[in-house]
Amino acid sequence: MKEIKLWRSALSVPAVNRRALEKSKTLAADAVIYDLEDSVAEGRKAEARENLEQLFTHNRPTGMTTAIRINPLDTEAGQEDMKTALACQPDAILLPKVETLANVAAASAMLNRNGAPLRVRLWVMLETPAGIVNAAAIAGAYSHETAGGRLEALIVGVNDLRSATGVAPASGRSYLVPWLMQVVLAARAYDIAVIDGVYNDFTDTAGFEAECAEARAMGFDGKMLIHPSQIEPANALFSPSEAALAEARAIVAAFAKPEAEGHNVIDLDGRMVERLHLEQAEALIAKANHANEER
Ligand SMILES: CC(C)(COP(=O)(O)OP(=O)(O)OC[C@H]1O[C@@H](n2cnc3c(N)ncnc32)[C@H](O)[C@@H]1OP(=O)(O)O)[C@@H](O)C(=O)NCCC(=O)NCCSC(=O)C[C@H](O)C(=O)O
Ligand SMILES: [Mg+2]
Repeated sequence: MKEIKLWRSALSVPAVNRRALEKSKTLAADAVIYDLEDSVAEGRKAEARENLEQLFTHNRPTGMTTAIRINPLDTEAGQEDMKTALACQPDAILLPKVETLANVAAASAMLNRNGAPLRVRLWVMLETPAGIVNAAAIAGAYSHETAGGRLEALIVGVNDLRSATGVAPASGRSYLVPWLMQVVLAARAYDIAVIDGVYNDFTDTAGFEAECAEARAMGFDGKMLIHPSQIEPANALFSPSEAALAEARAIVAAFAKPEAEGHNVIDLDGRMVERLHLEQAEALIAKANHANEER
């Protein structure tokens, strides 16, 4: 059976900010992404790498999934970051601005060449027009062990995507939705996780919650976050709701009745319910149980 993993909240922490690094270990995010890329100024990359090596060597975060976002591997900074990531051995390495299969191949080859245990996964950020166009090819090529893949999650980079395409923030997300859905579809086609991009205004709780609800309805597993205050609402909004759980339990109970035996389709209070709904209901209940165990 596939391991159940929670992806509701993935907090980005600038690796240059020591106070935030310390704080990150105490937070209830499902995942923490230690960032060496855009949140770290050019002149402070070495300091940020050193901070991460100290953190992972002496005070390794536990109880959450850890990832390190490196700079693009075709830059000197990216090459140096990869050495740091290999030394730290997080659960995953996050590749920014992935556009082609070759971008992922380069990282995958470095992991193998450096003898890192296969447990180090790759996550990729899709945040350029080419990255979105190639989402399915990238997910298909690298998601399965048989394809030499360790790709575990896709994350959308909405800020870069807006910048590269000219879609203005004032238009909300309506023009982005077709591209976001392409990423969701690619992830679902190859059974990997998919995380929505950041919400920049971390003081606007209502706006953040609305975007989480929208992302969840679109099929995302969770959201990339920038501030600790976004963790609790993200965890709540990407967890199964009480109403959804009640519905799931009703479906399981209905199929457990003797009269449902041998039937793929039943009538539940005037609605058709199929066995695929039973599978969905069981998965939802398992996810909710897992989230409760993690508390
Ligand atoms: C956005 C911030 C710069 C705001 O910082 P600040 O004004 O210091 O926040 P607060 O004073 O409200 O902080 C309160 C305490 O919380 C800690 N804190 C703040 N942010 C984080 C964090 N991300 N992780 C851990 N801890 C955090 C502060 O240290 C305070 O602690 P204490 O004093 O002990 O109480 C800041 O939040 C920030 O830097 N956020 C992350 C920025 C980031 O990572 N950016 C890169 C990711 S965005 C991205 O990837 C976009 C994507 O690529 C795309 O294209 O879309
Ligand atoms: Mg970006």
